[in-house]
Amino acid sequence: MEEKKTIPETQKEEEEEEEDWGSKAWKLITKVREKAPLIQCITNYVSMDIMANTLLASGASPAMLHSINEISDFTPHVHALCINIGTLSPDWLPSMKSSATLATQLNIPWVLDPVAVSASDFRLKACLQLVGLKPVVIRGNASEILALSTASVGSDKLSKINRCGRSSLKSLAQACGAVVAVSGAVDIITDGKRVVGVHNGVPMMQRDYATGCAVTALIAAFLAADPLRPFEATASALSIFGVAGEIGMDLAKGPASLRMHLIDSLHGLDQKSVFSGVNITSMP
Ligand SMILES: Nc1ncnc2c1ncn2[C@@H]1O[C@H](COP(=O)(O)OP(=O)(O)OP(=O)(O)O)[C@@H](O)[C@H]1O
Ligand SMILES: Cc1ncsc1CCO
Ligand SMILES: [Mg+2]
Repeated sequence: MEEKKTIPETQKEEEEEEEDWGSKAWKLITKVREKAPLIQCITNYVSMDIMANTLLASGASPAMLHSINEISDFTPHVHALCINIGTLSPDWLPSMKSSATLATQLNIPWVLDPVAVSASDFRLKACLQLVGLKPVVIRGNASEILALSTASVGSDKLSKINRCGRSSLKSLAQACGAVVAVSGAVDIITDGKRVVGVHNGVPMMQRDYATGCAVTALIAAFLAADPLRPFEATASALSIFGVAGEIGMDLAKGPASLRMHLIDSLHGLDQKSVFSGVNITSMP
C-alpha cells in the first residue's frame, strides 16, 4: 500500500493560494467577455493595431482617442484608460494629462506604460508628471522600471546591489501608490506589500514589437473588470496574455505569425487552458 504523506499547513496554504490564481484569472477574463468594458487608449503609432486587436480578442471594446478636443466628453464614459508614451510629442502630452486627471477624479482606473522613459529629458519629465496623476498600475520592462525607480525614489535610497530587485520595486509601488509590474521571462508584480511572479509567455514575444504595449492595455481591461483589486487584475492579465502566447507559439513560425496566433488564442481561450496554463507564484 502507498505510504500516506502529510503536507505541512503552511505549504498547503501556499499551494492553495497558488492554485487559486487559475480561477481568479478565469473569473476576470469571463467578466471582461461579459461586460465588454470600454477602454480608452492614448498610445503610440506602433502599437495601436495590436493593442486594439488584443483588447477586442479579450472581449473588451477599444477606443484610440487622443485629441484634446474630445477628452472631456469621452474619458468620463470609459471603464478604464491606458496611457503609453511610446511616440510622445508635445501636442499629445496635454491630452494624456487631461485624460489621466479626469480618470483619477472620477475613480476610473488607469494604467501607465512608461515606454523608453530614459530616452530623453522631455520623456522622463512627462512620465513623472503622469505618475503624479496617480495611475492605478504602472507596467514596463526592467530598464524602464529601473529608470523610473531611480527618478522617483532616488538612486541613493535604492540598494546598489539589487537596484531593480524586489525591495526597490516595493519602494516604487509605495512611493507612487500604484501596483508596479515588470515584464520579462518572469513578470514581477507588487502592490508595495505582496509580490508575485508570473511564469507564462514565450521568449519569441520579445521579437514582436508592442507586445508589452498590448499587455498593458489588457491590464486596463482587467482593471475595468475588477477595479477594487488591481494587484490581482494585473497579475491575471499578464498571465492570460502569456498563456495565449504559449498556445499561439505552438502554431507560429516566427514573430509575425506569433502575433496572429496569440490574438486567436486569446479570443478562443477556454477554462481548461486557463486552469492548466496560469502559473503565478508568491515571492518573498
Ligand atoms: N523571455 C521571455 N519569456 C517569456 N515571456 C516573455 C519573455 N520576455 C517577454 N515576455 C512577455 O512578453 C510580453 C512583453 O514583455 P516585454 O518585457 O518584452 O515588454 P516591452 O519591452 O515593454 O515590449 P514593447 O516595448 O515592445 O511593447 C510580456 O507579456 C512578457 O511576459
Ligand atoms: C518601436 C517603438 N518606438 C516607439 S514606441 C515603439 C513600440 C514599442 O514600445
Ligand atoms: Mg514597452
